[in-house]
Amino acid sequence: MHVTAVSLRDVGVQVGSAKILSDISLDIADGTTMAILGPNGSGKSSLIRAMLGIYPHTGEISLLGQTLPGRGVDWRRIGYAPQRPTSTAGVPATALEVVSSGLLYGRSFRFGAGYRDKAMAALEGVGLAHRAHQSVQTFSGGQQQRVMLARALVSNPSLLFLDEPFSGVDKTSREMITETLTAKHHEGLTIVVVLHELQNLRPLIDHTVVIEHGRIIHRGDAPRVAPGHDDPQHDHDHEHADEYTSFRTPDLEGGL
Ligand SMILES: Nc1ncnc2c1ncn2[C@@H]1O[C@H](COP(=O)(O)OP(=O)(O)OP(=O)(O)O)[C@@H](O)[C@H]1O
Repeated sequence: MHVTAVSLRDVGVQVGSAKILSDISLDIADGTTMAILGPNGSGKSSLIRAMLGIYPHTGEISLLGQTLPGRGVDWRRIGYAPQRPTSTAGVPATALEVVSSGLLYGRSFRFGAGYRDKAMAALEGVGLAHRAHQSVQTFSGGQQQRVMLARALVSNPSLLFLDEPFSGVDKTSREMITETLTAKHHEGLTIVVVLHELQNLRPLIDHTVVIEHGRIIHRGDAPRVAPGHDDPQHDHDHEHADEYTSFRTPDLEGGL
């Protein structure tokens, strides 16, 4: 059965006097991967956050057939790894504790049966089971991103939101993240991912939207990448301040 995992109709988000998203309508079919692209500050993270119901919005948002806000959404079926997980470096928690926290939901602070095995399996999936009992404060940026991906996947969700999963991530972690997402994609996971370059995820991407000034300016299939950026030897390990300079709207020519 063809199901729409995410549906937005005429969505707008205003924070204070700032209109940060306008007229957003899109559908994401179950089991597909959608990439959200756009220049720095265009509204990519805001769009993900709006889809998660973090901002009050106008228009209609539904996740897995349930309208937001509402009690109907089963948040255990939805995973989210936010941008720049290195902020977790200040949290004195082990990788196992961080990943286990992905099994807490609602107002309950109780772990269900088998939580430890689930968290270990999620860490195994990103190649970090051997560091389960170490503090995430000692992890590299890429390893922290992998921990946050494991946290997002630990409840075995059917819908996953990722915000810049390759930002500041080393080659080994990039490959591990790609491998994990590829396996999950083949298992039927719906993925919504903010990217500034398609990078390793290009083969998984079914659809793209490009955001500028809080609006969708292009939509279509995976666009061409910038010259050289599809070379496997290309170093994508940009510093955050510079990484968006590689995104240019002309990269999208011909592909959308
Ligand atoms: N809570 C907020 N209050 C006011 N303005 C906000 C808020 N959140 C986002 N914005 C503004 O909305 C715009 C879009 O921000 P957003 O973080 O979504 O962009 P982005 O495309 O994800 O950027 P980046 O690529 O730098 O992560 C920016 O101008 C930002 O300053």
